[in-house]
Amino acid sequence: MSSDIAIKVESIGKCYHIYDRPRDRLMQMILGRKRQYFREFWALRNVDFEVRKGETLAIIGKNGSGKSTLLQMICSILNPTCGTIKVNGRVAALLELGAGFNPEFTGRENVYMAAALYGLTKEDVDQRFSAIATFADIGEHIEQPVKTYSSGMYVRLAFAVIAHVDADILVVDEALAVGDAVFTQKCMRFIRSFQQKGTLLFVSHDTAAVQNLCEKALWLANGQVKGFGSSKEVSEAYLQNSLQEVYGEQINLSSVTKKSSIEADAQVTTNGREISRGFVDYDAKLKIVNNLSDANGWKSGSAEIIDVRVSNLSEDGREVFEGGELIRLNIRARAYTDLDRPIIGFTVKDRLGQDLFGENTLPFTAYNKKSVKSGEEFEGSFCFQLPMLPNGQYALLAAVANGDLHEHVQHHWLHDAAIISVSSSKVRWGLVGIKFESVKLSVI
Ligand SMILES: Nc1ncnc2c1ncn2[C@@H]1O[C@H](COP(=O)(O)OP(=O)(O)OP(=O)(O)O)[C@@H](O)[C@H]1O
Repeated sequence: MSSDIAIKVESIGKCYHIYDRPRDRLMQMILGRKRQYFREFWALRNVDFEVRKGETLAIIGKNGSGKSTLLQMICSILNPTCGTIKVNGRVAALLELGAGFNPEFTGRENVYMAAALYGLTKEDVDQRFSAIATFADIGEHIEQPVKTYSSGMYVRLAFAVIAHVDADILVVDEALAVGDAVFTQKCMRFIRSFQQKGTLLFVSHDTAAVQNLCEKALWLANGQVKGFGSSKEVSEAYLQNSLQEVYGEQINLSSVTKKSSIEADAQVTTNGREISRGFVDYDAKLKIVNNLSDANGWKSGSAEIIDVRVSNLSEDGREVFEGGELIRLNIRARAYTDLDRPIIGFTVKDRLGQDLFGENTLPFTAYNKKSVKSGEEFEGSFCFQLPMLPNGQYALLAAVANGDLHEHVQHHWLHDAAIISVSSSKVRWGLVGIKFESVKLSVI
């Protein structure tokens, strides 16, 4: 295996034998050579992929799709039925199934045992123990048997261990969700700093987190690879598929796939001119360009977004705006069937797919319900103060749905209905900026 590959998975499969009745298992043991008493169930089949050193790969898929099975095989907890997995480096894992702590032993004893499994000597752990205990932050409980721990305390200790074993490859699944917000933030900080040097496998159902954290994604469905590639594209396809499953056969979401706009590597086309990312030939801060003709997404055929327009309140036709300026965003749609509770909404996302802000018409129409007939056009109009954003590109997701808060169908969903390019911004860190009245340094 080439030295820059961290994990190489080739044609792996995992087959379980399912016995319908307990006695079948016994019969199999006794008469197994003559007859088969079980059914085969392939939890994973024909899975192939590789992860380069330093890459971050998300593994997504619905419950039972094979994610844990795959991770357990990468961590050598399970053996594949067929195929091979090669791993280059020390793997540390925080899996839902637990860190393998012995419930009868104290937290301290378990730290020593778990770290030893990762190849650390007692002296190594002596040196790191106080850092591990500080990270876990479970106080005196570290001297208590692990069986007395809450699930959050258990995860805190497990994560503290894997954060201190000099792993080359970190595997983290939804177990993290058990921790409270403060601890999750601490883990995320660790994961982000780990990403600078190590390889990360991250399992999540949260597609925004996946896009935020991972460059690539592997989508498993019924134990097989349904998608592998950029986390943005794979998680968007997964999201569409998940919605389609919720909607069933009555609504058919077809893909709207155009050339990628926000991810276009070097160039952005605006009004026929080409401008390089990071340098634009105008002075203003935010340029918002309609991208409807190139937008990706899906539609059911019952309604369609036909226009996305941004203007300042004096409607002077500008495309370029200042952070903090009041603007109006109009999203116009056409119905192809009668819609009794139409909703129009938008979200602005950064290039990692992270939601920055957004709104929809639903809360504002609760006491003034509108309906539209097939063939009619309708429009959502949002007047708001533009935030200040760091330099870069942002996508405005526009969507039209029908229903209410609890039950609605997304009829047209465009990930990048408009592209916002920000240049010469003074925002240097954070996701959004605010206008400072004044900043001073005084010597008192
Ligand atoms: N020991 C086992 N015997 C039989 N079937 C099993 C066994 N372990 C897992 N499975 C089955 O394998 C499939 C994949 O399970 P797995 O736990 O890998 O899914 P998952 O994607 O991690 O699900 P989740 O998101 O719910 O954690 C499931 O259908 C599960 O029922």
